[in-house]
Amino acid sequence: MAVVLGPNRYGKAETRVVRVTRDGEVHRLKDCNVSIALSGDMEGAHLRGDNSAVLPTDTQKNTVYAFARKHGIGEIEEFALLLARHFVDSQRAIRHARVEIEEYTWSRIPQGPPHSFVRNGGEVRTCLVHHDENGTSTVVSGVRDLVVLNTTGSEFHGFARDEYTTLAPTTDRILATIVTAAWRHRTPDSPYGACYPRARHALLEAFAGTHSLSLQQTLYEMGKRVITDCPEVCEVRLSLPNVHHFLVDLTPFGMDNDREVYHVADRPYGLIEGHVLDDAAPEASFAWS
Ligand SMILES: O=c1[nH]c(=O)c2[nH]c(=O)[nH]c2[nH]1
Repeated sequence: MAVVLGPNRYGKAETRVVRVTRDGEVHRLKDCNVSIALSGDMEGAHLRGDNSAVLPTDTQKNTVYAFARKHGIGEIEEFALLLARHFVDSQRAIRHARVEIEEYTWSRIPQGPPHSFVRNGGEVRTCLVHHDENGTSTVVSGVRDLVVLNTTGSEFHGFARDEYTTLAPTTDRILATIVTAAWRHRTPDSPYGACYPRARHALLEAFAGTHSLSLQQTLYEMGKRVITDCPEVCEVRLSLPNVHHFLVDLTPFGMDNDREVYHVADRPYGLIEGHVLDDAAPEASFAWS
């Protein structure tokens, strides 16, 4: 029996790149997940440990960021073609490039400033009802997986420091979160159908309209807006992951990066949680349990 190397490929999977284009006050956003797989003359690498034909996956990731900066990201098909052609044309050993891109599409938050976005699709409406033998019902409604982002209007500085603090203060960062919100109705005869879009709108409007000094401050404003706009609601609980967007250092490639190309980290993330309530709200009893 002879053992031979069969089909193989390698590459950087799931490079999350966010490209912001700033036209004055009006910002545009492209949010992509790019997976690259290259194949070609890779026998040396597999059979002898000879890496001379192996363009590192790290380089592939850098190329995604550098091309995003240099060319922008138009249609994802065009960006994928640009990358695929680049690898095949520039590396003699690469015979075939497979570039897969998922685009997460965003819409502007209605009536929000031109730097506030809500991600399309995916959000889930939720509810939780308790009813006991005494005839008491409590209803909690909510939403989860509501993804929102501000390309500016967010700062974070003046925070406590100790010997382990390395975070740089910022006066202009991307603020992105995946909203999980639940709101408790005062009575079980709430206008649930009308309340949901009103509460959702209140969350979005407060997120977009708050010049944020922290996600904690934004959380409070979001909860407060739901209570103010929905009189049938007496308490809101929010769980907001801080989806960190880090500026990519493009100086090794001779490029600046003035808040244009970001790496999106999925973990670890800050998790900001809090309750906002009408101080005259009826006792919650087991509503949330
Ligand atoms: O809005 C924020 N709140 C924090 O508590 C925090 N902590 C951190 O590292 N970044 C941020 N951002």
